[in-house]
Amino acid sequence: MRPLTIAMPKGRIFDEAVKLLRAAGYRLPETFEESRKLIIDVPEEHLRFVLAKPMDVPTYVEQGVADVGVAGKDVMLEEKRDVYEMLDLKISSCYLAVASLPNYQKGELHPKVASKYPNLAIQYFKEQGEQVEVIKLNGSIELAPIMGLANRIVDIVSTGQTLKDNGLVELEKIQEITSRFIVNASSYRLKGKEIQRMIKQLQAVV
Ligand SMILES: Nc1ncnc2c1ncn2[C@@H]1O[C@H](COP(=O)(O)OP(=O)(O)OP(=O)(O)O)[C@@H](O)[C@H]1O
Ligand SMILES: O=P(O)(O)OC[C@H]1O[C@H](OP(=O)(O)OP(=O)(O)O)[C@H](O)[C@@H]1O
Repeated sequence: MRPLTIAMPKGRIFDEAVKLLRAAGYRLPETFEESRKLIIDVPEEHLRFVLAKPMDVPTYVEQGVADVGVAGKDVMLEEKRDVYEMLDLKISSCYLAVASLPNYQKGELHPKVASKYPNLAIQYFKEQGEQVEVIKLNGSIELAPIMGLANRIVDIVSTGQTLKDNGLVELEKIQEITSRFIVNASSYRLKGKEIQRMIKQLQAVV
């Protein structure tokens, strides 16, 4: 049988997720975190790791080219992929918030919000009864209000340092975020034993 394929986000979640898998009893090579390879096989554990952009992990899992994956709740809410969300791994904890310059006053004629999460932002403001134009950015979101691209942003806050260093203030908290263990529906049927074992072992250490 093919190894169990895990889609892992590159970047900050990766190290924490690897640490968790090790704590759960999976023996992963010492050089694991240093490689630039995008596919890493660990035959001893019958595992294959696929390193994708964080936002793309649910796509790999939904399409079944990866059996399981690790994705932030922010990504799950933005992408709305058809996957099973099986476990809160409680890593990479942060929250989504609306922020602006301190002098922001509600009620502008054409409200503009910059975000890496356009779907999520539109849905959030709709729920608040506000129609906004969302300007999709790919990073450095905090630049937008300073540069006058948008009056507000929807972005991740963790320590609050980035907001502070850029003179922005938090207006509303939207949602707490942690990383989730996600599973492809067919894989769950076909490789249920292996996947359930992984979930059980992870559950014991989260
Ligand atoms: N400052 C933070 N502190 C803790 N967790 C965070 C923080 N920023 C993002 N995260 C979580 O980590 C995930 C991955 O974030 P990361 O910054 O590594 O990737 P990214 O910036 O979205 O990706 P890329 O820039 O490669 O497209 C996010 O989806 C979120 O769940
Ligand atoms: O509250 P803090 O601890 O300062 O963390 C929040 C920052 O971290 C993330 O950015 P990231 O480092 O991923 O950079 P990006 O601008 O490329 O998204 C997020 O988009 C914030 O900018």
